[in-house]
Amino acid sequence: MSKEKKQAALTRNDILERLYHTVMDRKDASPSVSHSARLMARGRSKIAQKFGEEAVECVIEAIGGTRESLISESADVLYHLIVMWVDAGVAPADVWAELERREGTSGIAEKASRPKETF
Ligand SMILES: N=c1c2ncn([C@@H]3O[C@H](COP(=O)(O)OP(=O)(O)OP(=O)(O)O)[C@@H](O)[C@H]3O)c2ncn1[C@@H]1O[C@H](COP(=O)(O)O)[C@@H](O)[C@H]1O
Repeated sequence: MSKEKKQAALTRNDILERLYHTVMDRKDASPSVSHSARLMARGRSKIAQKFGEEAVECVIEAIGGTRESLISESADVLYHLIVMWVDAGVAPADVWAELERREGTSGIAEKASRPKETF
């Protein structure tokens, strides 16, 4: 990847970092004024359920919706994923590090290297 493309990619990631810090700040906010605080007050299972619902809505739009509706649902998925990360103590850097660890390893090659399952 060129230096310019890499810089552009880092800038795009910024919005996720900013959203993460906003949601972190909402941990101590009142559920009456913050949707993130309200979700976190309802517990991990509810947050995970909401994430699952948003993911399913994203799938539905990917199959039968418009490009715009897929973009909108994708934003919902990312917001709810970040609320789940904050609640579970996962920082974006933890996920970026895992993606970096996988960088350059083809999914096909990785799958082929797994030990064969024996039943
Ligand atoms: N990106 C988002 C974002 N995307 C979606 N949503 C909200 O997510 C909610 C989803 O609505 P649903 O009816 O599906 O969910 P729900 O109200 O929990 O419904 P039930 O589970 O009770 O049925 C709506 O209220 C949306 O407005 C978001 N709320 C907040 N953010 C970001 O988070 C920041 C902090 O928000 P607050 O925590 O509200 O201050 C904001 O400044 C935004 O940047």
